[in-house]
Amino acid sequence: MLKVEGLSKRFGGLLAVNRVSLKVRPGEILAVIGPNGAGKSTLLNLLSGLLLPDEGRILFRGEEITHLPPEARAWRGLGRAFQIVSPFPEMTVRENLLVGALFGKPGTPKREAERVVEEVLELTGLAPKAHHLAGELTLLEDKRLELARALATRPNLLLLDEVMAGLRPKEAQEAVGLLQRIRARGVSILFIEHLMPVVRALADRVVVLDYGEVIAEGRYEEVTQDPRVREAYLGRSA
Ligand SMILES: Nc1ncnc2c1ncn2[C@@H]1O[C@H](COP(=O)(O)OP(=O)(O)OP(=O)(O)O)[C@@H](O)[C@H]1O
Repeated sequence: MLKVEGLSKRFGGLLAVNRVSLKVRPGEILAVIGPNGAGKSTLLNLLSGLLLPDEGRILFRGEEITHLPPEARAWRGLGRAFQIVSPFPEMTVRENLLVGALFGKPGTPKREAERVVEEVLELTGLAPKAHHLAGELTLLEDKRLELARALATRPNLLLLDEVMAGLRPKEAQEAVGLLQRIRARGVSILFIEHLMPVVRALADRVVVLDYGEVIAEGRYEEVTQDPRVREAYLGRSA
């Protein structure tokens, strides 16, 4: 689904992402974790096209997308949801999703877009709120809408940047269930997350970044036992 080879990004003298290589297989959920400043958001921005790398390549479904702008990646099936939610507040939930469904893939007929919207409303549990203004939702509903908007673009791979931030444990548990249902529909997921119970519950595989580099990769139980990972999280003096 996704293959990243030797990706690097510099900000002046700082190597924020350092020769990162990774893969996401079809139908897989991959977590990217690491201490603050490890380069996780920068990596996601490189994948979605908000930033361009200094080195390396990104292949998505066999095609090189390294230098494509974000919308061209979205059209090809790379969707993204953000930690900071930004729906159109004056539009209803349904209208917000329709925008995603119509413009996520250009040339989508209106009837097809409407069908997708109804499906996404059901899947995300937003159907009862369909006619509410997006600006009047609770934080939890806002987060669902952000996910729903990304889903309305019909992605093959969904990139998620700390979408659980600010949720209570029970709400995070519900969000985990939703992401599992999304994956059951065949959507691959790459997500950044600080909440370890969420990582354990969701991820098939975990990639650990530290100072921009991949320091470990494997199942949750494996990487959390890895001495380099423990050191990165506990601090170098520990
Ligand atoms: N636009 C930028 N200009 C300069 N430095 C940046 C920029 N964006 C990020 N950095 C730096 O790059 C490094 C990696 O940042 P990044 O936000 O990717 O880390 P992160 O793992 O997502 O951190 P966090 O978990 O705190 O969100 C940090 O040292 C950060 O200060």
